[in-house]
Amino acid sequence: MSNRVQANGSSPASQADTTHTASQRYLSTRGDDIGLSFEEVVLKGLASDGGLYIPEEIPSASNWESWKDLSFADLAYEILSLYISPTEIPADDLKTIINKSYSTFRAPDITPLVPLKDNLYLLELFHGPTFAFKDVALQFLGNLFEYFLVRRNEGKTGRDRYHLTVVGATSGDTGSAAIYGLRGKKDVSVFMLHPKGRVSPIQELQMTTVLDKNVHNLAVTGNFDNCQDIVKALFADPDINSTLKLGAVNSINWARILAQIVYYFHSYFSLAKRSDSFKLGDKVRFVVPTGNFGDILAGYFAFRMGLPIDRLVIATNENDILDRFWKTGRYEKQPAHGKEAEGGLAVDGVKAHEDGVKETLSPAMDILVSSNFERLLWFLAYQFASTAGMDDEWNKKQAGQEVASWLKDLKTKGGFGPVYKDVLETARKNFESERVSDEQTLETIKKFHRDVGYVLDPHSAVGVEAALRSAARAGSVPHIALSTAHPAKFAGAVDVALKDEEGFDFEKKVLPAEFVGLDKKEKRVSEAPNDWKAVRELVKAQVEEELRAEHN
Ligand SMILES: Cc1ncc(COP(=O)(O)O)c(C=O)c1O
Ligand SMILES: N[C@@H](CCOP(=O)(O)O)C(=O)O
Repeated sequence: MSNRVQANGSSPASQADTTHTASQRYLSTRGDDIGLSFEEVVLKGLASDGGLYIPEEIPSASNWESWKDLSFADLAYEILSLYISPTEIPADDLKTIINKSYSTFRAPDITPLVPLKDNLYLLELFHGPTFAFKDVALQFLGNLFEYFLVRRNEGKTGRDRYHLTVVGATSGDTGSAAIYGLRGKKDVSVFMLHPKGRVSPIQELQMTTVLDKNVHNLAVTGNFDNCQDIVKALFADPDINSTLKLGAVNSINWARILAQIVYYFHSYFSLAKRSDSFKLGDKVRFVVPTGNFGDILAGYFAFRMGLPIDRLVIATNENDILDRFWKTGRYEKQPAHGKEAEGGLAVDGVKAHEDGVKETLSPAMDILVSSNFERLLWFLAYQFASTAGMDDEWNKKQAGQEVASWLKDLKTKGGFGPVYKDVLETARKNFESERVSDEQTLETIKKFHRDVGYVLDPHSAVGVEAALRSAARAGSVPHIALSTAHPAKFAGAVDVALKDEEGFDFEKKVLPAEFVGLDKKEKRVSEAPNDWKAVRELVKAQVEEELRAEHN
């Protein structure tokens, strides 16, 4: 059985609510919403104060070693049920949702672990329907939405039915994974905003060739951060919220983070099974190609639940706001000395954009601001507040106020910090960071193709290069680098790296059958300006049209 620790890792608090334990109740990182249920936070996505939802406590999985032989789905049930009360989703229903979600994966092991070289392993997260790590969470979230909607709509007809309007921002992968998780589902419309011309050709085709009536692709004139800002503005707008029920598929939605915790445990157990020298209880380092900080945040939860993680290593590309934070304690959209002259070696030769975003070979991480970093900031602020010797309610309130003030500075001044020394030191205890250039990304793809015949996608290559650097510091601690996408999704970068390599044949070695002929299929996409009010009107009009067609 698991027992509970408070968010700062101290001893258990008395549980006032007997139906939902504290890890099954949620609060906002900016302090206004408290005591929400799992269903409320999944359907709302973003808190009304603009903050992100987190559990009031992180459960301690004191029995984690007993999970070592469980299948991925059974392990997922054990972990997820610590965060979801059976009074909200009965155990059998939760098991059914989980089993359905992972039945669509091509690998029996769901997220296989493969050895790359001594003490360095690759966690392949791309065996779901869209060949990206997002499928692990978005197959689950799609089925979860469906479960809640069927339950809410029982016995209801026409306009009385609860209709969810999902709006999401994507730099390429979340879009197709969300679309595949939600296509054709009843009572849901999906609007995915991507930066026009800034996603890879395959990613664009994966999204725009889905013609289900409830799927709408919007190509926005701008960058990924503009898309993310539009989504957040829609969530904050009373007008659209009074007419439509908005839902989130980005990692601002807590269910995304929750589902991703599972593969940290699963890969740890896989490592223990395949290595004679590694035993349960030994420490491991995870290295995570990072943009919005969702994937690595799931690792932080795994660590706080008790998984023996030595460090979580953040691997950024040249869009390096996180790497700069870990080095300086300042979180700023632009480095203090102004925009750097040096740009990426992007395939088409484009370097730094006017807006400060660099167009790199790992475009899914071309991002100025990482939305989930706010969740980590809350835990750091909470731990800091807890040293003042006040009660837990005060600590939580302080953390919310601190986060709200940092985020206000980010919005109005473009950054905040340096944060308190203790806050930065705590962050450094659990995380390290590395910045990997395009040139190093290409070298890493080449090296692993030559040395072990493995073709890395550019995001995974950023992680592997960071893992090599971390391994040089960490002695004998094994490293698991997360492979976040299949290389065929980023054919341009793979081609730049490997076109001159002897025996390399993209079509034979890399291209999956599922991608062949995608470019011949019919496509549906609308263009949208970088203007949240214009997007709002577009969304309202298209939902109305869908509802009219469905109910008349
Ligand atoms: C292929 C790939 N790698 C890495 C990332 C970064 O993950 P996160 O945004 O969770 O940090 C993304 C996008 O989210 C991605 O699509
Ligand atoms: N890299 C992402 C950007 C959105 O991130 P999310 O994890 O918050 O959905 C993408 O591929 O769309």
